[in-house]
Amino acid sequence: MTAASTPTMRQLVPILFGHAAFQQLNAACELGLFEYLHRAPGACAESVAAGTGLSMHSTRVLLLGTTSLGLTTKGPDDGYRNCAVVEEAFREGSWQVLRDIVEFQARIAYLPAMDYAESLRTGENIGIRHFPGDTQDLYTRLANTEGLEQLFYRCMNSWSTLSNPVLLQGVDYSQVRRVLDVGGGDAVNAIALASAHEHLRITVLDRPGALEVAKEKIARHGLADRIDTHAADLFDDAYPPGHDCVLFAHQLVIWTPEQNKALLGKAFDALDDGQRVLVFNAFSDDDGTGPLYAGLDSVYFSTLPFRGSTLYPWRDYEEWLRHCGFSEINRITIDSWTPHGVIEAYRG
Ligand SMILES: C[S@@+](CC[C@H](N)C(=O)[O-])C[C@H]1O[C@@H](n2cnc3c(N)ncnc32)[C@H](O)[C@@H]1O
Repeated sequence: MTAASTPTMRQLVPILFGHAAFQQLNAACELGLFEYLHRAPGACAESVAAGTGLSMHSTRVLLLGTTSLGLTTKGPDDGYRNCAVVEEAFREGSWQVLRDIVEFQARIAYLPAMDYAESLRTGENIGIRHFPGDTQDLYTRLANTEGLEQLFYRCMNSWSTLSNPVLLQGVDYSQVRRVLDVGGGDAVNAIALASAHEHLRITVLDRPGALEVAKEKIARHGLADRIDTHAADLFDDAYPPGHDCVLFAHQLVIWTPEQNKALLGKAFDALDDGQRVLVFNAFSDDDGTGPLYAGLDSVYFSTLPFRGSTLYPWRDYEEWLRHCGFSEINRITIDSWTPHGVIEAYRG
């Protein structure tokens, strides 16, 4: 459906140098180029050098890279400007979200991506070797490196903030009272849901390390009376009772089909008839041809979170949900550049 046309040799260039394209973007972020050009649009190369503290040589190399990629433009007056998308992010206040996402790719996803072929060959998330520890999933290793948990949740928060409008606006919550947010992380979606839908109460279930970050954020948003936390293992421990909606946000992309069926089965058991499960994450197309976002993000999922993590197609979730006894299964999407969506399904 979304398969790219066969590339010419010229079109192979950004693929061949994909690592370099990313590093141009990353360096421009790290070195403050975009912030500088936002403050001083139309600055000449000499001013950019003074503004970023780089030598003229380095400035020219960086501006060549970012301009050839279209991240910056050079006008007839030799002045440089940010591209429209970057300026729009500054204008609408989402620049920090983009910065965090670039940092996530640079500091978490990038080195492990080198292990992609080996991960495919072995069926194991080989890239996890870049994070100390002897557990098999990324999340339990985060606490072993000073500052990594904070970095991960700051960046994960930005991924969710970027993609959760479909969860906030696409779902009808009028019949929902209490949401159980399984693997809710730093409560990014719980806080957004509670803010957007004032009648909702939410419980964030996660590991104790994640909940430390969550509690602090919930308090900062003044939502401690409507958002609870519950430390538990999402596979091994019982789900706390009294919820009429179970949410898996960016959760079922981590685990194998067998584990996902087990988790959806637990959700089914925790709900009464007529109550609902929500699955929110990025999806790949049913025909396995795209979208490009899913095809490329698969490198992260294959190398890092867990053995077998991936952006499954919509139809896989539907099959698991039917297998667990759910019915009235709906796909919910909104117009967005990321392939995020929600599947909702009802018990009974
Ligand atoms: C990809 S993050 C998603 C966080 C959040 N739902 C979001 O959308 O931003 C996955 C979350 O699942 C949690 N998690 C992973 N394995 C878990 C387990 N066995 N028990 C409880 N939580 C777990 C992690 O701590 C992490 O917060």
